Amino acid sequence: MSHKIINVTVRDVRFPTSLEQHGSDAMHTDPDYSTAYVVIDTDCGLKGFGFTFTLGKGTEIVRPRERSDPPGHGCSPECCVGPVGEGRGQGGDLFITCMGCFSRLPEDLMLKEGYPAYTTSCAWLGYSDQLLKQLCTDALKSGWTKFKVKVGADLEDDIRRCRLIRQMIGPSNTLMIDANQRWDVAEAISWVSSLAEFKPLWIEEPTSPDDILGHAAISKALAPLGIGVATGEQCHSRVMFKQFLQASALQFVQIDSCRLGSVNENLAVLLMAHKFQVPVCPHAGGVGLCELVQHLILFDYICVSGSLSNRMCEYVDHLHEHFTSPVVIHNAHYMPPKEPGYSCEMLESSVQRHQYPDGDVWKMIINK
Ligand SMILES: C[C@H](O)[C@@H](O)CC(=O)C(=O)O
Ligand SMILES: [Mg+2]
Repeated sequence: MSHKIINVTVRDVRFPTSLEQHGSDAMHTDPDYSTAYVVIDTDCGLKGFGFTFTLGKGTEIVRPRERSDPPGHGCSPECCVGPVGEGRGQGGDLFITCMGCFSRLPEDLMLKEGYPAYTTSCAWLGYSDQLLKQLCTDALKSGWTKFKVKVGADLEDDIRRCRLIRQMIGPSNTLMIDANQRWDVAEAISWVSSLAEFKPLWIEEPTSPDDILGHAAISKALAPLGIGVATGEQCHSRVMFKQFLQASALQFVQIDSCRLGSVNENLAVLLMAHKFQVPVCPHAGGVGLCELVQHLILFDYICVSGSLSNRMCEYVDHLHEHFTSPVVIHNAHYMPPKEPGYSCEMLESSVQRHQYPDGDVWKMIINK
C-alpha cells in the first residue's frame, strides 16, 4: 500500500511570553516562545504533525528549511539550522511499542510513579522576588523538590535570589543554576564559586555552548566544590556531544528534542551518554518541548540506562494547553503518555489565534 503526501503547510506560530517575562534569562531577555509548525496531508486522509521550537524571530531562520530546502545547501552537514529545521515530531507510535518489548519492571515503575522532573518556572530572570516566592510556595505545595534558578546577569542579584530560594526549599531539596552562556571561562569559575554556598547541583551553560574545552576547564575547577556542569540545549549534533563526553566537559547531558534534529540523533546521544555513564537530564520547556522529550526520556530509562540516579527531566509550566495531548505531571513526575504518536499536534484554534503576524493575538498586540 503506498500513499502520497499531497500537501505540506508550515506556519509561524508565536506566543507573546515576553510580555510577562516567562522564559527570560541572562542572554534572552524577551523570548516569545514559538514554533515553525508543520502539517502534512496525505491522499488517504492521514495527517502528520511536527514542529521545531524557537524564541520568535528564530522562526524566520528555520522556516525555509521546513518548507523544502534540501539539507546541506551552503551549510556543513552538522550546521545548526539543519538539525533545528529537522526537529520535527513525526515519531508515530514508536515509543508506545518500545515500552512493550523490554523488561516490564522499569515500565511498571514509570506507569505507576512516572519520570522525575524539576521545575524552572519559578525563577525566570525577569521575575520579581515576590513572584519567585509565590511560585516557589505553590510548587512546594504541589510536590516539587527540584528547582532551577536563572543566574548570570548580576552577581548581587544572584546571591539574593539563590539565598531566597534555598531558604524556601530547605537544605534537602535540589537547586540548579543556569547562566545561559553568559560568562567566559574564568568568570564562570569565579562567579559560580561565589554561589557555591547555596549548594547547586549543577551550573548550566556557564559559557559559550561551542567551547568544549572551556566547559572541561570549568568542570575541573568546580568539581572540588561538588558542582557539576550541565549543557546541551544548544548542542546541535551527536558529534558535539561525543566530544563533550570525551573531554569530560559535562557531568549532565541535556539533550533537546528539537535542537538535535530528529529522534535518531537524540537516540545516538542517549547511547553515548550511557557508554560514558553520564546521566541524561533533558532540556525541555519552551513550547512543546516537554511534550516531545517525555518520549525520549522514557526510552532512555526503559531501554538504555535503566537508572534514575542523578536523573530528572526539566519541566516548565507554560503553553501545554495548546496541544491535543498535553503532558501529564503528577507529584513532580512526567506520567507516560497514553496516546500514540509524539504528542506534537497543536490545537487548530491555538495555531490560528497565534499565527504571526496576522492571528488575532498578534493583531491585538501590534495594533496597541
Ligand atoms: C530562553 C529560554 O527560556 C531558556 O532560558 C531556557 C533554558 O535555558 C532552560 O530552560 O534551561
Ligand atoms: Mg538552560
